[in-house]
Amino acid sequence: MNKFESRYAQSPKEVKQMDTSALRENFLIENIFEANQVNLTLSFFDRYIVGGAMPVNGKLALPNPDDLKAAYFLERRELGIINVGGKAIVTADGETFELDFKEALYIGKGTKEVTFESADASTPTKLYINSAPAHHTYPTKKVSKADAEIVELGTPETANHRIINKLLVNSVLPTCQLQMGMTELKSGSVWNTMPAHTHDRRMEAYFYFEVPQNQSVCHFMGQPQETRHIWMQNEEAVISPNWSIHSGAGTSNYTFIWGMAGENLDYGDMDHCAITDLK
Ligand SMILES: O=C[C@H](O)[C@@H](O)CC(=O)C(=O)O
Ligand SMILES: [Zn+2]
Repeated sequence: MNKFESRYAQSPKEVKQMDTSALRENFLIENIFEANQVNLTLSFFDRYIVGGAMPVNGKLALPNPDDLKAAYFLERRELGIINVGGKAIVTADGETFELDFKEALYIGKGTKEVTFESADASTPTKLYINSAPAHHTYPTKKVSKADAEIVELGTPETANHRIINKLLVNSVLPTCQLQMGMTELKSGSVWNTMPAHTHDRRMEAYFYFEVPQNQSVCHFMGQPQETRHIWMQNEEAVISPNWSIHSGAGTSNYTFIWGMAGENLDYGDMDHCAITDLK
């Protein structure tokens, strides 16, 4: 049974009043991957969709949730996928793409039928999915690390040494508003997105994976002078409002996927927060 959940957008004023469970109910997305299901969460921040498909036995189809009130899922949307499990076979209107671990696929608006399948049921795929509204059709395209724009940031001394793989971004392929990439922390580094930033013109979602067993990531959100934290387990996602920082510190290194949408495609359009100004 596929799952679909719709969530309202929240203001800084109401988030300031939230306790732990309210923060988690509104922003944390658990249970992304369940065997033979497509689980999706629609955020009213930029109508962004976050979810996962985990086909084990046989094929799964990208559903058309009633809430979209669309003839089919991608009628007015674009889709990004990053494989965080075993090898996958994804079809888009009959065209077949094989996705290995950490490979990405962009699927353009107007694609009527999308299916997901594991190449080998004993090592099932886990396909992390993001989607944003779209008003133009750009070509469906597979993107692997070799095609990515790669940036190295941070240092071991500040425990934020990491590689940013910009996968589905406009320097690599055209998209309407979706941007996705994957950041890998080096061994010994635990901080992502520190110094932290906000970008008023784009919301963002973070999905943490490769978090070792018995380790966790503490995710930070909120306005820079009013931060909150959410403890996150492996393979969970979190919604970041456009007014919020989004940063994390793990009890080990880990990898995460960021995805965003909004008014522009300018990755560098960030307001940075001085570390010493955070509250
Ligand atoms: O707006 C950009 C996103 O927050 C991420 O790409 C940041 C990130 O991966 C990092 O600094 O580790
Ligand atoms: Zn960001």
